[in-house]
Amino acid sequence: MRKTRILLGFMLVLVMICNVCFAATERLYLGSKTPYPYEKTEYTTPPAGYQPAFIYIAGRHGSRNLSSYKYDKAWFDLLTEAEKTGQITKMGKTLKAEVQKIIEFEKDKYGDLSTMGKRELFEIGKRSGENFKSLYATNKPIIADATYVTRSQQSRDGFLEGLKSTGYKGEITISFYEQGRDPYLRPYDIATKYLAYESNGQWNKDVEIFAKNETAKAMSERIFLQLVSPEFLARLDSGELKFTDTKNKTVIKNAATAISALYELYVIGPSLREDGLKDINMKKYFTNDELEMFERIQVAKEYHAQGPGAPDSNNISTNIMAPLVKRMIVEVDTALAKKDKIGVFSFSHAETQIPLVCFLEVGNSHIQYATTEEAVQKWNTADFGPMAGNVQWIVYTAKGKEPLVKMLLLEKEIPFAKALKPFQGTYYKWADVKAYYTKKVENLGITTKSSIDDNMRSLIEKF
Ligand SMILES: O=P(O)(O)O[C@H]1[C@H](OP(=O)(O)O)[C@@H](OP(=O)(O)O)[C@H](O)[C@@H](O)[C@H]1OP(=O)(O)O
Repeated sequence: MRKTRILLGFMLVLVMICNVCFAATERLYLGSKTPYPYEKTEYTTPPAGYQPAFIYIAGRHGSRNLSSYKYDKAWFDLLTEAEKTGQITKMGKTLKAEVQKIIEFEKDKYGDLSTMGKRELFEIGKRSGENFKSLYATNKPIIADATYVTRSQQSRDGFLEGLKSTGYKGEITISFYEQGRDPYLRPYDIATKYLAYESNGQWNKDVEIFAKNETAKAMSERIFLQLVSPEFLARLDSGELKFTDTKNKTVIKNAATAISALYELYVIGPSLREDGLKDINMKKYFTNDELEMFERIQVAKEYHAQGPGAPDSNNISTNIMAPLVKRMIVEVDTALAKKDKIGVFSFSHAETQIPLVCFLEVGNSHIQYATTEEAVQKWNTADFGPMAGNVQWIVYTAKGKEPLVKMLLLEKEIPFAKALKPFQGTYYKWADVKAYYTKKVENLGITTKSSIDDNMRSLIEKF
């Protein structure tokens, strides 16, 4: 009897440990809304005699609130209509109350950093200060900029607060680019050919077909019929009903778009778990297979619109990063020559971070796949452009020797493009890195001597 009790006790402890482990590594299928997945990492030692001399960080803003009154509005209007006509279920009423709570919480917060997002950026700045102490101890000047969108400026400022908390006292030049005049951090607002591709490219039809696969359709209806009656579903699918955002753009027009919008309300939840909404979790409306499917539908759009896209897309989504990469090259070269500043830190959006990672050929980010189905199996926005995602170039110098550079993705050391051979470990000759990416940008007509106005004009006329 005693032996049985000990065995049962041991098995209970084992189950509890497994649950904790599973919970810690449970996949949440959050795609581009994945909160910053920082994992502590040990950096390799630079070659003898080398010290950090300059840092360029290009990053996305931190975890945020819903970007606008869009998905919550559409679902609240849908459930209000269903309730009015007696076509809402008990679970639909639960969801309606949850959506109402989200709307009340999000008032005046749409688009801004969440508490988690502010913490993410503060910690990235603090770790930069701690990891490169000898560089920041020089207290030489730095530049920090952002886009015209508040969350990117909030991220810039959070990063700087974290850096200053480690003792950095140098001169900081803060700025942001005006809307429509930002070829570096928001080239996708300016690039004419890209804008046409993004709105009307063939990929839109490919993704729509992918999103309407039989499995996704069945999943959408299963989830939807938890919340409203079959009569309501029939009304929606007949085209009688449409639910829009505040700009009257249709958000929900059938079961598939309804569940994609519900997925968007699910994925923003983890970014808000340090705010008042932590008790709302839309995961209960989905199975894991369904979450994986709707993550893949979101990733399919991002793969084509921000990532490498199809082989016949001619890299139109990532080529628009040429002006930013040109700026990165020029800023490093200038800092090496003038020794006038030790850092440039730029904060923007997923639409910048993802194509930048692809343009730099980080890992397999730039690989193009023949079909959308294959792409979403092998490429995921969460790997390259989570909330607060960042690419860092750390430049090292040594007396009488040529400068070296290493690259970090999400603060982890990663190789440069496969065509480049390292000098040692993850350290590359700056001359090799500069030559490789200069060739890429100049082949696109963006010379390292071009000005920001030249780049604006190039994006309008050629990209
Ligand atoms: O579908 P939402 O509103 O979330 O899309 C956002 C973009 O978020 P993302 O889908 O890229 O995660 C947002 O990018 P972010 O990096 O700033 O979060 C973008 O700025 C915002 O305009 C929305 O993009 P949309 O294409 O205009 O819907």
